[in-house]
Amino acid sequence: MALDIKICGLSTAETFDAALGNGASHVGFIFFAKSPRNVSPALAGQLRQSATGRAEAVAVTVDADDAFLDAIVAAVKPDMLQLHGKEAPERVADVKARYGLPVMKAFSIREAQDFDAIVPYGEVADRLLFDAKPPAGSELPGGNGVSFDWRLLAGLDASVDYMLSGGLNAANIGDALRLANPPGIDISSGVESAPGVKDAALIDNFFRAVRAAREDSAA
Ligand SMILES: O=C(O)c1ccccc1N[C@@H]1O[C@H](COP(=O)(O)O)[C@@H](O)[C@H]1O
Repeated sequence: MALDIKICGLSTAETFDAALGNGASHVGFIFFAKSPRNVSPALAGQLRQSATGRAEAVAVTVDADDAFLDAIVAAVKPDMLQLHGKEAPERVADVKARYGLPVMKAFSIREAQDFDAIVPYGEVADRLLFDAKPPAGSELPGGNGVSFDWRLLAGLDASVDYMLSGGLNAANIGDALRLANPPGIDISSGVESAPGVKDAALIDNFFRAVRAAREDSAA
């Protein structure tokens, strides 16, 4: 089975190239002022050019209004919007209609009941993203480097198209793939040397770990 791999929170040409060179299927930009990964639409628009035809450029926003989304879409021309806030199903539908772009809706997971929240999004979101609940006091809804119990994903209907995120890194991705067998994975802080500082060597290392895990499971 193909595995989509999204490297999120990119902000430099070197690490963007590392993600593309390793075969990332998705590259993500964060548009959230409180994040150490926050980028301007102009910078993301420049960086994303080298992704054209190679990877999907994803714009990550948190309860953004239309004016901000208009600016992002105009400058970045993303292939997908990731809504990582408390956007209601109606808002997801409005965003899809306004931009004609696929939307990936994020959900915070700690226990099995948290998956109940996805039901009203079944008709509107193109893809779902499962992240851990932020730790107490965090100002970030994502990018916290925290995992949830991946075994919870085993109870999910196999038709649900999603990406697994939250606290993934080179050391734990083998377990995550074995336990959840997700169609896609999404990593941010696990390939950083400091908050918001992506590291090309850590990106290489992560892809090596993914390849090794997949070779092991195919053997
Ligand atoms: O990364 C951020 O700073 C961020 C800010 C606001 C919303 C989402 C954000 N990141 C998303 O968080 C997950 C995974 O993060 P991590 O690997 O645990 O650090 C991923 O979906 C990012 O898109």
